Amino acid sequence: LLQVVRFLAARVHLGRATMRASQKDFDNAVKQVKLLKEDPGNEVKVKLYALYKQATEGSCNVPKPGVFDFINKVKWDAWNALGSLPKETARQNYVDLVSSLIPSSEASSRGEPGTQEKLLASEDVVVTSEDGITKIVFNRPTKKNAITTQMYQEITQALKTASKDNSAMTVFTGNGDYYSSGNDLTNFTSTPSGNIEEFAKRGADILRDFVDTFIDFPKPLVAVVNGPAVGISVTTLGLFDVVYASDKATFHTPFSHLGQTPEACSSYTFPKIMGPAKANEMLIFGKKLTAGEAYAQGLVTEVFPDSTLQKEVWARLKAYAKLPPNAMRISKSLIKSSSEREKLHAVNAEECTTLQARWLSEECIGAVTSFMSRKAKL
Ligand SMILES: CCCC/C=C/CC(=O)SCCNC(=O)CCNC(=O)[C@H](O)C(C)(C)COP(=O)(O)OP(=O)(O)OC[C@H]1O[C@@H](n2cnc3c(N)ncnc32)[C@H](O)[C@@H]1OP(=O)(O)O
Repeated sequence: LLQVVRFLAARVHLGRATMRASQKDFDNAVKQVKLLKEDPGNEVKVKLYALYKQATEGSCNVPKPGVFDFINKVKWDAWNALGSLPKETARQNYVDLVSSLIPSSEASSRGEPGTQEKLLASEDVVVTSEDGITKIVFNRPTKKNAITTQMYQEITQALKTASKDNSAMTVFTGNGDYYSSGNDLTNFTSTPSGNIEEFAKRGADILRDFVDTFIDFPKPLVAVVNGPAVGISVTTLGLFDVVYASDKATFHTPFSHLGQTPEACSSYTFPKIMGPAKANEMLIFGKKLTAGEAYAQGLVTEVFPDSTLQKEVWARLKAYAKLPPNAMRISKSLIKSSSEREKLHAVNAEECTTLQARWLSEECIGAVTSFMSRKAKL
């Protein structure tokens, strides 16, 4: 009981930071509880009961049950322990608690340590869940993990699913020697109708949705940059919470070389992270950074020797994934506030509109044609 009271008291505090759930969210959560496939256990049921009562009726207003009425007494104690917690906060806490119990349709539960569950059956983007970590892997090693149109959509979907599953965090990494060589340049030539305007419009829509999903991702987002990263696989790093890198990783944004312009909010995040002077050299002149330079400029959290990267990073991440998930999410929402996210969405929209026009430019078409005809490589 003491544990229950402590838990609820903690939620009083946390709840003040996040009063966001609408009545509709709450009603949905109430319905979801009835559909739970697994019994969440008595402790959780008591927490749900107390939060439900507080959310719907306010502070405990009924007499204490008799000493031998054990079950009702435990329930009453839990409700009473919520004190004067505002109804909206109780509603939010109820929604949070239910969402931590319910995996979304595609998602799995956290799983027992050591068991890995594959969540998305795609060859090029592999999504698994293990030890509280949803892992999204760029898996086109023979093409240096270049990102196809389909992969953007799969990653968007995987992130949306991961935002609701029971994992504590999501980690991106690459299979093979590259993290990712960025946008697959054959995307430009594989438009079914061959209509470049149509490609540009569709590409801008897909890109905008892809980047929006990173902006809104509510849990810790970590990149394990196992090798060179190019283009969009670099710019998205500005939207991650933590970036670990191999000492073999490099960071290259050759937008001008390709007749293109920055995306994934990097025109805003990079100057903020590393200062305009360094960001300009990367984003305008395409200066490639070593892992050490990226660390010095604040884009990378920590660099590891390539030979120990996997062992060290995954041990650390598994320990982090055991931290209280709601606390991590709430910390993240304070760091990336709603006004900051609003700004990021606006930047994303503007960058996508700019790119849509750029993709039709002679400069861009020429650069892609050179790559396709094997005349140019970075
Ligand atoms: C719709 C949303 C759009 C969002 C826009 C984002 C902007 C960007 O991401 S800009 C960055 C675009 N990326 C590039 O320009 C990289 C192009 N690739 C290269 O310059 C080189 O391949 C490399 C330096 C990455 C690697 O060179 P290396 O000699 O080691 O290997 P390769 O033999 O060139 O590569 C193996 C294989 O992979 C293919 N490949 C690699 N990267 C890409 C790519 N980005 N797009 C398409 N294909 C790529 C390469 O052609 C090789 O294929 P083959 O074995 O079939 O020849």
